Amino acid sequence: MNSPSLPQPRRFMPAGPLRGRIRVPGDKSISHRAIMLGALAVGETRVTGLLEGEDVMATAAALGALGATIYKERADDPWSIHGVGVGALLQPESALEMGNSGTSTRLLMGLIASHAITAAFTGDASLSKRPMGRVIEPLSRIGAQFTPSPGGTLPLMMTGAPVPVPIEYRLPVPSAQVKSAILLAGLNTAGITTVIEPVPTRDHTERMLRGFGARVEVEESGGTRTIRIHGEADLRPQAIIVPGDPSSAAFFIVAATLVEGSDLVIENVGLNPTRAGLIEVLRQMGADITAIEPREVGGEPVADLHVRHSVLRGIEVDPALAPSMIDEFPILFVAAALAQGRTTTSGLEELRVKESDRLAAMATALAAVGARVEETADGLAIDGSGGAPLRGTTDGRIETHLDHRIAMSMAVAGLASVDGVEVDDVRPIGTSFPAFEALLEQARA
Ligand SMILES: O=C(O)C1=C[C@@H](OP(=O)(O)O)[C@@H](O)[C@H](O)C1
Ligand SMILES: C=C(OP(=O)(O)O)C(=O)O
Repeated sequence: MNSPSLPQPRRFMPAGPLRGRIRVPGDKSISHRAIMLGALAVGETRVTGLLEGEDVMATAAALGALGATIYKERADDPWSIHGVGVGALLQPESALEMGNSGTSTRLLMGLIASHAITAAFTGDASLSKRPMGRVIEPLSRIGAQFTPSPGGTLPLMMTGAPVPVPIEYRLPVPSAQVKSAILLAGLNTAGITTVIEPVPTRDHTERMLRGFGARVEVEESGGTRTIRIHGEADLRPQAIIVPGDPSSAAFFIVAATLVEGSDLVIENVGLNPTRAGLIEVLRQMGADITAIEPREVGGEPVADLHVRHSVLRGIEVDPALAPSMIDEFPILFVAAALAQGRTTTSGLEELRVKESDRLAAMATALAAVGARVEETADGLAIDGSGGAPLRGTTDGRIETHLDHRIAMSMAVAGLASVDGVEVDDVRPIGTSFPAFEALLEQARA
């Protein structure tokens, strides 16, 4: 999080139903990738609907420092990216400041791993605690060299391999960031780089690499995906349209489900199956969500979502769905706190290494507003209120730990509370969803 100001506490009060039509900003994962691939394609890539959140702007600034030209003339224009070509990234003159963004850091480490340049990465207090060993390990096999801080964290220095070696790597954790880092390193590596994914994760990198003209083959067998990229690719500049971010839409889907009388349409939401797990889980719980006019935008499935208030039932969430909703668990926990009966989740160890430990942060936050929560090693079990509003915060504030998704989830909890919920800092929301509060006002008007 880059904002230099002091923490900005905010109380989110219960109010009327969410109604009308809203549009959430562009997908964060796709926006990062559009800038990165645009920066490697010679010529002009134009990106419409790019998310202008701090995380994506950190990626843009870094690629500017690595030689690409990234700008837009007027507020409503698409972004223009003039790329340098695969293999032609320049040595940056100063440290690459990654702010709060794990995706920027890990994917850029992949890009730099196969360029013979040296770069330093720094991040905020949250990012500086997150594990980088998971990318350092495979990228070292390619030939890159790393000097991380103790524990394998930021700040770190790295030097890319002058002659990168193609590897075959089986992912030890289901992580689209690790997969993408290796595939991006493979772009400038002679031969075929292979990633084996025992558990499928979001596939935006594969889709977009193909869109830019790289040769990428994907084989599926018994749930395992093998992805091969042919190196020393020549990328062709593209016109990209970024669909709305399902991870941002999630807060409004749950808010409209929880607040009585709500009837909301969220337009243009990305529904890539590797991202759509929350909608499936909410439907299993009894939510009323209809996809209208399913279509394809920029090589990704998209629809408008019509969401009406409904009473939810607790369920046991299938851990196999976790990768397809990995960022949506904080808001699912809020939904579970208002459902009838018990919701259990498991297999969520990865939530402990996001912007915060999201299991611990949400267990503490929900308990503070009167929900009944048990924390286990790999999930939460929540006994819902059956629709009765949560108490809210009566003294003290919810600690958000520099985590935008904790802040937005607890803001939604405030809408479904008696006294409102006060969060300690709304600044981190700017990393992924700067318009969140304005859209909430719009939907409640
Ligand atoms: O590749 C991506 O764009 C992302 C992958 C996920 O992280 P992991 O790969 O660490 O699971 C997700 O949590 C993050 O918000 C974005
Ligand atoms: C985990 C997230 O992002 P990142 O890893 O890019 O910081 C997120 O947006 O929830």
